[in-house]
Amino acid sequence: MLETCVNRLVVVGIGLIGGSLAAALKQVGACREVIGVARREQTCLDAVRLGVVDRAVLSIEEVAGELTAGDVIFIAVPTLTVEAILQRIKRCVSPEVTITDGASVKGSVMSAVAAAYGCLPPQFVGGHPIAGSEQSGVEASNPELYKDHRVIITPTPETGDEHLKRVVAMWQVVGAEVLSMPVEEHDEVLAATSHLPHVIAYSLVDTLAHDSENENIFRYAAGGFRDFTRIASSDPVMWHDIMKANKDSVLTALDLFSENLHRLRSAIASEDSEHLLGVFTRAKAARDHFTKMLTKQAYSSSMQDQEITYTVKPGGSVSGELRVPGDKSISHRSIMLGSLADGITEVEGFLEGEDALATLQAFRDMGVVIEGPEQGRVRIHGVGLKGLQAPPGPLYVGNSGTSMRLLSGLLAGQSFDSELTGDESLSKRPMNRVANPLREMGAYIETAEGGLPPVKIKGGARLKAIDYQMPMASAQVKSCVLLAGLYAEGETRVTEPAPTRDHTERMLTGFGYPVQRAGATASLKSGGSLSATKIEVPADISSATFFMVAAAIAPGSDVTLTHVGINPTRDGVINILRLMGADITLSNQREVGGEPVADIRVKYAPLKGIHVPEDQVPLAIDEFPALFVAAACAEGKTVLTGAEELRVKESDRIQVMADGLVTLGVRAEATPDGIIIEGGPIGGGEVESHGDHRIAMSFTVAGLRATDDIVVKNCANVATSFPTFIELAQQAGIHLAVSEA
Ligand SMILES: O=C(O)C1=C[C@@H](OP(=O)(O)O)[C@@H](O)[C@H](O)C1
Ligand SMILES: C=C(OP(=O)(O)O)C(=O)O
Repeated sequence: MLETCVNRLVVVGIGLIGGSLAAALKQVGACREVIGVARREQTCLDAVRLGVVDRAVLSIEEVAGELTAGDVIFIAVPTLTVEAILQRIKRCVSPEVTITDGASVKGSVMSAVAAAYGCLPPQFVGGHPIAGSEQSGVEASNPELYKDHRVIITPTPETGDEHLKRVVAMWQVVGAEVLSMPVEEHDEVLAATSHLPHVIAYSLVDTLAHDSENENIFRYAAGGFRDFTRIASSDPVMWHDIMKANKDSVLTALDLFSENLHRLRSAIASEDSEHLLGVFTRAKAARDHFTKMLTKQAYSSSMQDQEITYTVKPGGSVSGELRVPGDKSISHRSIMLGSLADGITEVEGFLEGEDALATLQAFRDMGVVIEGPEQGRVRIHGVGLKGLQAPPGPLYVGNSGTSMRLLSGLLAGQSFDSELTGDESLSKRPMNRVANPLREMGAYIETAEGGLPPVKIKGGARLKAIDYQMPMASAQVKSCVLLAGLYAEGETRVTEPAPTRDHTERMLTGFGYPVQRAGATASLKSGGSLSATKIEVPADISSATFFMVAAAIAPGSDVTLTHVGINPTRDGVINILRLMGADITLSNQREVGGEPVADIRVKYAPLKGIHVPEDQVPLAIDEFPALFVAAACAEGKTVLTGAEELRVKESDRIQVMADGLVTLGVRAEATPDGIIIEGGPIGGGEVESHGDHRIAMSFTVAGLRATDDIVVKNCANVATSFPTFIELAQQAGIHLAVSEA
């Protein structure tokens, strides 16, 4: 028997809500006695017969005298009856007894309490279990009803602490998650999420039922009608009461909905495909997001709640032909430039990872109609350089530095205000590197202290072109300034200290927007326009890297990665691995949509340590965590310098990799701008990825040469860049198991 959190429970109203709480508390043995109060004799008899309560009476007065501190009265009657019940409770129940309720509207209940008591007594705790169903009556009582459901409580400053604690404990013991909310907020949220859908469902069924052909309609109404109108079978009295009790909030929600429905009607009448597709694609994306959240699948903000651990059994080799997902950098840019273009841009091979999806969602939030993604296919209905609309709230870009930095440039040139926010990791990454040049261009841009996100941008600035010498080799900064340059008066020039990925320049050219290149300087003038195009996104060399390194370190391996982008500003990993002695051949080299691609075959060959040439660093910037694993498997010492940028990625990739390698028994020493790794045996152990996708995948690959299990913690973010990593790794031959908490 569980510890008793409620001495005696009195349920006033033994329907679905009251009966289920009574049955649940009885089932877990968390209370000494459960007493039911019902108006009808038959309900009392049924409740006892069904074992929902221990005994049942016809009025609260019959048991009031027995109740003392520790006892709880749960009022579970239709909302508008609550006041009458409270008047009676006030007359006969001691102030020590805890009183709570389950009504769906809290404002009217609090008014009823105040009317009955002349004040808000400490013993009353407003509550609302979000676990209704279309079923009603004592027979529908279900002891499991509240398991994994939410209960909102709405305490006020007057609420007594011990009463509050008792009510929270009571809900928790039956498996519910308890949230606290102010009364007004509760009523607004519920009006939109519960009360409005009920109005619509009742109205739809009533409308169709009045139709002269109703019989046929109901006979042929299959899944859609049934799913949509399930809640129209709910208790009419209860819902009548809710509509009256929450009138103002329901009307606000209903007005907004009516307005949108009216616009949709006009769009159907005028065959306005743009509007129809806009509403439908946005709604589908929102609903899919919501479904994923409910089933706890990764998707942007919900992702961080997941605790995913990889366990890699030692040994094995990799072989076969693999196609890794689309390039992340190119996928981001395809959405951005496709949105700014005139006409419809079709994308194939789009990376359906969290980062690129965050960019996609940001543009939907700014009014762009985007169909898909479906198996890598996306259709973007471009709005032109001046067609973006103010988003309804902050643009949340999750873990993605590329989204935040490139969008900053683009948003600086818009007429509306905007704000960019990100997850915990992104919120620690430097944004002054983009804010500073944008300010020089005349942008109004604010960051949090220390140049960290969120980034707030004021619309309507008149940007002027600058000639910017980048202090660091960063494609994100270069792209940000160039995108702002699309809106700046004059010619914007950016000079980089070393070559960085040039996808922005290539893709702008592909959209027919002239970009000049002279030595280390890229430049463009405003005043042009982008014309929609077709984009085929090659496989991401940064994702292919994990399998290239895997094959390079595991004896017996022979793997071919197909259709990989080998843009010369991204091919550092091939050059570095070759310098270390890796056996890499490229075949089938061709150009796809302005980007060079090839099939990359890697066969095992012993590696040796090298001093990584500094000119290769920006060309392999995201590949270093995996290259460090290659270095650990090489003979001799590998030294990396000039790579301080690695410290400001999703984690401090120098420190985090050094720590993990040391845990696995490898001699690795972090230096301010790089690392020194002495090749040698790799043991087993538990390493922390710090939520950094590339760290998680790198230590997974290390398992191929380990002598014991490697456990990698915190791997949910692998979905940001490589959503199919687990299956591909297993298919290739890595002994990877995944557990979720
Ligand atoms: O422009 C891009 O798409 C990227 C540029 C690089 O960042 P930096 O510009 O910070 O080096 C890289 O690390 C990131 O994964 C993607
Ligand atoms: C650094 C990376 O991405 P971003 O900066 O977009 O978060 C990465 O993918 O390794």
